[in-house]
Amino acid sequence: MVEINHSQIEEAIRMILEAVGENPDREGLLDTPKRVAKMYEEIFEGINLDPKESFDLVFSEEHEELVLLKDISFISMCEHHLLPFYGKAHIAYLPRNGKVTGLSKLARAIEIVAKRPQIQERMTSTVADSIYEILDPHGVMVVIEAEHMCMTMRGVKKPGAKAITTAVRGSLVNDSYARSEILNLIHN
Ligand SMILES: Nc1nc2c(ncn2[C@@H]2O[C@H](COP(=O)(O)OP(=O)(O)OP(=O)(O)O)[C@@H](O)[C@H]2O)c(=O)[nH]1
Ligand SMILES: [Zn+2]
Repeated sequence: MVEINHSQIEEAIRMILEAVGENPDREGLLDTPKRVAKMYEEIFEGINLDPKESFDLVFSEEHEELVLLKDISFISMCEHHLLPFYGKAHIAYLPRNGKVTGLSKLARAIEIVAKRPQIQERMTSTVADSIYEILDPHGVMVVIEAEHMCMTMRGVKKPGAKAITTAVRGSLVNDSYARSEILNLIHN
């Protein structure tokens, strides 16, 4: 794992605190730069990880019908404002050639990709592409629903507005019947 530069973050946070008119040397803020550096290490740990490496466990199982893991909660960071966007991810795939992965590995891929500054669209397609490449399934569909703090606590201020993004690969691209079945299962 690539180390993040703690002292650079600490210096930057001190500067931000000064720039907003705070005194970084007052008691309550003294340890804040350190805490923020530690926090960034945690919430951005996916920057240097590859979600494809989550699929280190692949079973050989002759099941070529739908596998859906739904309601995988996640919190990511919007790359425009560095504010969280959070919600649920759903992953559906149709295995091929006996390549079925552990269910938790799907959730691990979401965790890795979530821990990056990004936009929701990229998060959705990165997860779909990783699964499509590693498991080589007939098809894959990733649906992500999220609320963006940059649209609720500032700017347009619309709490409750949800962004829904999908990424579809393989046979599901031309199979609207299977896609609606997946969406029904997600939302029933
Ligand atoms: N497509 C997409 N847009 C996002 C995402 N997260 C944040 N945004 C948008 O990124 C845009 C950045 O717009 P800018 O005009 O550069 O920034 P801004 O002046 O702060 O924009 P406002 O939020 O409208 O005040 C905003 O419209 C955000 O809603 C995302 O995951 N996907
Ligand atoms: Zn934003």
